[in-house]
Amino acid sequence: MDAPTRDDRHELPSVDALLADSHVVRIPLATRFRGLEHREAVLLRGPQGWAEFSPFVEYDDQEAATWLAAAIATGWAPPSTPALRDQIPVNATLPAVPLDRIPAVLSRFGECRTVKIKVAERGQTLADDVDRVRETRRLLGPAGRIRLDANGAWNVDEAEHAIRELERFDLEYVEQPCASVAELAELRRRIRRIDVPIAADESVRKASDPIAVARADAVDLVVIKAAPLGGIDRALAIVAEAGLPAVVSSALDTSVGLAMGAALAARLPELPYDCGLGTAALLLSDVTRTPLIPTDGTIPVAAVDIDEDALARLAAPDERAAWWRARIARCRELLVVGAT
Ligand SMILES: O=C(O)CCC(=O)c1ccccc1C(=O)O
Ligand SMILES: [Mg+2]
Repeated sequence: MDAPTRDDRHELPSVDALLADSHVVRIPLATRFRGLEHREAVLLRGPQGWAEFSPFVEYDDQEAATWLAAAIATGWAPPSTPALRDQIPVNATLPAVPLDRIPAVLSRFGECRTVKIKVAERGQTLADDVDRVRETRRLLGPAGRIRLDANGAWNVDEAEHAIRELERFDLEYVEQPCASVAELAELRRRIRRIDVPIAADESVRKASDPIAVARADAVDLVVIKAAPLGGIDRALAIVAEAGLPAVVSSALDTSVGLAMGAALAARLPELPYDCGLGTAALLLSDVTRTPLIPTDGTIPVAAVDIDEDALARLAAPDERAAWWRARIARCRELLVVGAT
């Protein structure tokens, strides 16, 4: 008999197993988001159910491989801890749209008490952000909660200036105002006297060390996403280690990816904020007849029933499907290397 060598390859489904029941879809968006008009995703059916693989197309294989680990964890292994809740309160997500489109975009989310507004969009000015936040506050009323997301686009001076301008609209928090941990820490020191919490998103999900931002005491809370963090168990471990309040958010997933986010949110010991998992409302179509569009400000924690007709109707063009399958094969190889 061979020496008992450990080969992590055996713990991962083969490429053939991953692709055996896989469907590449291309879903039109209701409104441009991150410069995108369509969202591409791969739905994979494993022994434990459906999983989603949808790293953004510009991500390199190393980054995308973590998303594949999350899909494998969902479709090929049972959840390792029980859910603590069966409904997740969610926010509406408002892209940097012109003022006259705000009511139509928000109406897609139903009755959400919390709105996350994208700010610092390339090609726009702080005046555009002020107008968008003011108009949202007017529509939402004083009891609504407004949080902002700058996706790291401001430097420290710009962030400080913008937050001082925008805080009069009563901000729940500002997500990733600056790109680096050092900038976030400096900003937080400068705005200590105004009561606007700072959240980390990219500094968690794109960092080689997702805890560094918490360790540096650079933020008040963390945004966590199941797919870029490698799945539910890894995301739960990161939150526990960070020791900060967490908001679970989507990556503009189909309802299958959102269900993974809801399953993560259901397992957090505390859920003090509404989660960014309402984004099915930004898709013009979905892979299920019961999309996780918020009703009364929540989404349910449950597996999603796939609509085979929708998979066929939304099927990506052949050359895109081939590109995604090749990407899965490359990422699968990186997981083997990365696991040793
Ligand atoms: O958090 C939300 O409200 C929705 C999700 C979201 O904003 C998002 C979706 C796709 C890619 C990046 C982001 C982001 O939070 O920066
Ligand atoms: Mg963000």
